[in-house]
Amino acid sequence: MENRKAPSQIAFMKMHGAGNDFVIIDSRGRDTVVTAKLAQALGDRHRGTGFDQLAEISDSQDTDFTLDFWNSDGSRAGACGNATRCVSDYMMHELGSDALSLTTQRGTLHAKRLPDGRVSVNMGHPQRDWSEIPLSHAVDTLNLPLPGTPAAVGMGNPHCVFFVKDAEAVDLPAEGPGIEHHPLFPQRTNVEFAHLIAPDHLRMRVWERGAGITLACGSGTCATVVAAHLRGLTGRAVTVEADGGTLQVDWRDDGVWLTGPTAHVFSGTLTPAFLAAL
Ligand SMILES: N[C@@H](CCC[C@H](N)C(=O)O)C(=O)O
Repeated sequence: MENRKAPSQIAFMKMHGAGNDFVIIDSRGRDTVVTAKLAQALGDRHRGTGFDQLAEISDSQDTDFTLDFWNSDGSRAGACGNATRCVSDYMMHELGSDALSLTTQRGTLHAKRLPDGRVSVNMGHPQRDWSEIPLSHAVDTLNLPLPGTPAAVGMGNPHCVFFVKDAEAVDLPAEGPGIEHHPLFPQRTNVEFAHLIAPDHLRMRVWERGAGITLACGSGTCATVVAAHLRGLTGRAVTVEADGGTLQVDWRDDGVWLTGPTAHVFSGTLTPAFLAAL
């Protein structure tokens, strides 16, 4: 796949959900085109389009479409809540429907549009066992043996959640990389810092695996609410203030629902010159 020759032009869309920004390539009806090299080149905010994640839509036999994710460093991600919401919004418009299902590395996910225009996705059940997150060895996942005693939660991707006095005071570039690459996380981890505003309201900031500081992170927001509820800090339905906007999480019996805004910013075409230089 990495050696496959890319087509000479590729159309894309730029979308964001609460400032978490994405480039989306629709490969339905043809071979997939995204490689780690393309993701890295396109993810460059000076020489490419820039994005937090690149998402590729492809055909699915069982659901409305398949969705795969890459971070801006070229690594793959098993889940991306905000990109799932953005692409679902686009696809629901195309299908003329207010609900759909999609296939991701995690399995089948369900999304729907609310009457106020926001889009919700069921991100599935949280992974709480150390081997599923994954961690390098068996530990209490709700109280990790690390300074600050964070919690680890999997949402199809790994998250390490710190509850702090003031999330806004956290120096993300100083704190994030060391946790992202800590040996306890064999596949690296996303890192969230949150403080309690009220039992149904959190402030959260994030350092994403493979992308660094982002303005929001859907799966990270879900992981943070799961950890907050299990720690007895919040209920199961929580509003979360990210740097780029407000997201809602509702941990129900059928999974963790993530709700928030989506925006289509522009569409474009990658030039033959850009693609030839890969
Ligand atoms: N922004 C995302 C999460 C993206 C993937 C993450 N960086 C990873 O590598 O797991 C979201 O909205 O969930």
